[in-house]
Amino acid sequence: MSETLRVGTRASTLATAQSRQIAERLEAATGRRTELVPVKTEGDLSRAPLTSFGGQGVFISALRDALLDGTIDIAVHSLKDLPTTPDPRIALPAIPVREDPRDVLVARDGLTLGELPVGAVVGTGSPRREAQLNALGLGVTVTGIRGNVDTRIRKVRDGDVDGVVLARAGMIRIGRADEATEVLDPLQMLPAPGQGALACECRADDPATYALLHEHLDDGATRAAVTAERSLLAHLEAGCSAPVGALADVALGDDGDELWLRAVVGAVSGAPTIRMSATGTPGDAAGLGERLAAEMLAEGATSLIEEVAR
Ligand SMILES: NCc1[nH]cc(CCC(=O)O)c1CC(=O)O
Repeated sequence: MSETLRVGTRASTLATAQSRQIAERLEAATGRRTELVPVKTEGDLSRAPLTSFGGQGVFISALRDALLDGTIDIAVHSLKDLPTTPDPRIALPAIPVREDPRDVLVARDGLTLGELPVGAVVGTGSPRREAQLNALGLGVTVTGIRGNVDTRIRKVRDGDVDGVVLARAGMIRIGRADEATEVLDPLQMLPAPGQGALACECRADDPATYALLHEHLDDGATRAAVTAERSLLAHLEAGCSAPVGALADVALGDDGDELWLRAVVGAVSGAPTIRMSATGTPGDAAGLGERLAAEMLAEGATSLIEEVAR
């Protein structure tokens, strides 16, 4: 661990904003100096649909390489972009308190989903969002778009599409949350597993940085919730571009803390979606995700996931 903590970040507005927020919290909590180090990733350089090139992990590997070659000490990722298979050389010491996990609609003229006319065009590159939008039966047409948050909002302002669906957390982090025209209820639109949470990584052989991040930034309830969501995703054998939504919450039950996990496996073909939930305990978050995945597989989730598999 060097004197100044070097925090690696992707170059986008959102990635820079969330890495800066982590760096500031670390400085405030530890008195250590931090420095932001921008790292280019394949996902930033290509404009092709994410699903066309490896999808999972394209935003992650460049930052991990920078960790491993010693260019940076800490990597900050959006947790929902993190592959569910761990890399043994990389540790995950902190999952900080989660931001709002819900998706939002940004539409022209202040419209909500229900107010969009039949035939309205909604832009998203996410099979999860596409499947859930179709399942609502509103008669809107989904068109594939990608690009960073700013680019996608601009497509609404330019009139290219009537609306886009985005993560609320991203909009909050870049200071644009008030541009959402509707916050989507998880009953209509379950977020991606891990959405709204950040992952702070360090090298597995750097115990000093591990201890610092874990002590000052890790949040147990957030870690339990996203562990259940990601365990479900892993046991469905689905990647981050699969039509899978999941959201877990820790709540106080009669016998202490309970973990409640809701999930959806959608279909881009128009086949019915599978929506289920289960409860467990924060201490067995991974087991809860595994159990719910098994129930969804028994209901036929595999064929829906394979629709969009590459
Ligand atoms: N897929 C890209 C991505 N990764 C994380 C976020 C938003 C922030 C978050 O979920 O933590 C976004 C943008 C979006 O989906 O709107």
